[in-house]
Amino acid sequence: MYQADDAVSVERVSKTYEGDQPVVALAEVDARFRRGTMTAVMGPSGSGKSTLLHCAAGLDRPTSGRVRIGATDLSSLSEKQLTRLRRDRVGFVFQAFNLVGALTVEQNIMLPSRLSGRRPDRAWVTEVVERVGLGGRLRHRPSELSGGQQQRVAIARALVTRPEVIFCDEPTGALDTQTAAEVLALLRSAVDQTGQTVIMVTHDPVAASYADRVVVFADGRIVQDMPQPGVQRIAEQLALLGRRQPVAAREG
Ligand SMILES: Nc1ncnc2c1ncn2[C@@H]1O[C@H](COP(=O)(O)OP(=O)(O)OP(=O)(O)O)[C@@H](O)[C@H]1O
Repeated sequence: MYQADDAVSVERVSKTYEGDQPVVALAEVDARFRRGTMTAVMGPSGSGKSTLLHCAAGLDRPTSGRVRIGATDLSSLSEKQLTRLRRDRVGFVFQAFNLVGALTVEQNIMLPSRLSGRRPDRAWVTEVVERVGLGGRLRHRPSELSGGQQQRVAIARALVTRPEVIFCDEPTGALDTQTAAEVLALLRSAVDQTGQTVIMVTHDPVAASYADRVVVFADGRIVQDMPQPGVQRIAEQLALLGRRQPVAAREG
């Protein structure tokens, strides 16, 4: 059941990729993500993390079950309404940055506002640009920036429309340790200072330790749900999962 402090909720969500050999990527997953919290989603390769992120963000539709962003049931929306919801209420940060190469840093940051036809709040834009430390680079193009700077542009772009939820898929995957720490601190500040909700897929226990909660997937299900477990416990849980042999391998 939906509760008022849920930023995102998924109820009995399943996703099967059809084909010659159908793949059950998510099997009746239930999860709630409270407003103003940061959750790390972890688990072995192929366990369903990205599929969950895509379904929860309205980038893909589940085969069955219900996804809500706030009180909005995504299954009740047309494609057009879903596009608008993604633009207005959700932000995205991906490993590959996904910036538009032909646009300047400033134009990239302002793109979501331009697309939604809303006049950006100048004071807020200035604050976001300051927070990500890119004030001196607004006229540069993404190719003229380091990886960490490009990811900071992507985060500024995700913050500028003040989305309720920011979905991140391996946001630090392409970054060195120091730059990753800066990017994670920025995401953390979106939660602590602006009350936004962050849901982040990551393989990195250190990145996950910035979260308020870590959920671990295996075989399309949540197998662990840990409040602030710390790097050590996260690493231990992942190692335990890693040692589990796939069924086929055990039989063979
Ligand atoms: N478009 C697709 N068509 C068919 N199968 C898919 C498709 N996308 C994902 N899958 C399968 O669904 C399962 C879950 O994939 P998903 O990408 O969600 O896993 P993941 O946990 O994010 O993995 P990784 O950590 O490697 O990114 C995998 O078995 C994958 O092969």
